[in-house]
Amino acid sequence: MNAIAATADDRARSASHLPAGHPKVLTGKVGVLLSNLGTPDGTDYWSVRRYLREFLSDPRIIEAPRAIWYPILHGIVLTTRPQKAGANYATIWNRELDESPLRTITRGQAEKLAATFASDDRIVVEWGMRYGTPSIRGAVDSLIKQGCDRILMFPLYPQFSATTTATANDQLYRALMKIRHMPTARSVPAYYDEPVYIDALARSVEKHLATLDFEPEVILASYHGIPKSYFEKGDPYHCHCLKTTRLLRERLGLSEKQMITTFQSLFGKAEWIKPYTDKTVEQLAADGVKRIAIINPGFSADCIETLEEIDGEVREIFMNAGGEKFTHIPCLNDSPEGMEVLENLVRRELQGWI
Ligand SMILES: C=CC1=C(C)c2cc3[nH]c(cc4nc(cc5[nH]c(cc1n2)c(C)c5CCC(=O)O)C(CCC(=O)O)=C4C)c(C)c3C=C
Ligand SMILES: [Fe+2]
Ligand SMILES: [Fe+2]
Repeated sequence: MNAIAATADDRARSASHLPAGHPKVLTGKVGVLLSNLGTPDGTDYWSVRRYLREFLSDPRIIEAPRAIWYPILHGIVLTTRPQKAGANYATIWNRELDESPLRTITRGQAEKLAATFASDDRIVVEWGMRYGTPSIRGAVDSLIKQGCDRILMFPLYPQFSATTTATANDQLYRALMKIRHMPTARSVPAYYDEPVYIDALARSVEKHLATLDFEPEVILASYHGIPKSYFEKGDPYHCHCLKTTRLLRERLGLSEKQMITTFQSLFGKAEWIKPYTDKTVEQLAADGVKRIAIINPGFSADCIETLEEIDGEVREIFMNAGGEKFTHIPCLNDSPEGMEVLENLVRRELQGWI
């Protein structure tokens, strides 16, 4: 082979001792793909609209028949919501990197996980969002280009829901549908009751409470809601959330009154799983509770729903209703506790491959 004229493909073939003319083969690496929900590229109308359009067109998110939903989505939701949501995103935007916190934190998680596995050149870590950019498809393409013939998909949702975990896995397989030499895929299961996760949450609560000049009377474990009809049709999310709270409460030695489960981030007019976080904090204040803390165990990264909705809107509701002290406990993010959870689950799921 003429070394000067050698192409990248030639080099890949010769590296794996393949004869000339043989197509390039994958080189036996394993890809780990961290995936979260996704977020707009900017706070302007068109960036938010593009993101919401992709998100709210997913039938895993809105199950209503398309003939009914699309006129509402295009006629009402996408003409009004982007302005309001964009203004909310602007209050939490990472101005240094000009991106939303969810993207900054997910990148941080991927970089720290890659650093953990840096000494093993068989493992490649990528990250991709279910909606918007960087995409799952882009991450899959990159893993394949780097020689991965196995992919471990990690949907970053502790509690399973068809609206999050399942659609992330759908998107992985959609990306793989186009690949002739399709890598083998595995997916990290929901980890709502894993001791490493419960312990990380508990330590994050203890660490945060130690920084305060008050002791909360009640800690709310507030999870993103889902429509009640999805729960009734068999989505296990509600049960997973209740179990996470129970295990966390037991680990912290709290009573059922001291730690309660609530659901936030309602969308649309249908009934969602209850109790609602905003109504609960209002009621707590009306009942004379003065000091509360909120933790969001269902979010692996802080985002608009935790930073703007909980630490902004819900805080205001509680204080306006007579509350005196409010604190939001940060998500595990890329903290040492959070990374311990991700590393532990990835190592377990890589067994047999590495
Ligand atoms: C029917 C609508 C929605 C369902 C069902 C839903 C489920 C769901 N979502 C998360 C996690 C996140 N959601 C986020 C934002 C967000 N969620 C919805 C709607 C539904 N979510 C909307 C319209 C939005 C966008 C913001 C807004 O317009 O209000 C995010 C944050 C993204 C960010 O950019 O920061 C996360 C994370 C879970 C876990 C879940 C069900 C279990
Ligand atoms: Fe959501
Ligand atoms: Fe349940």
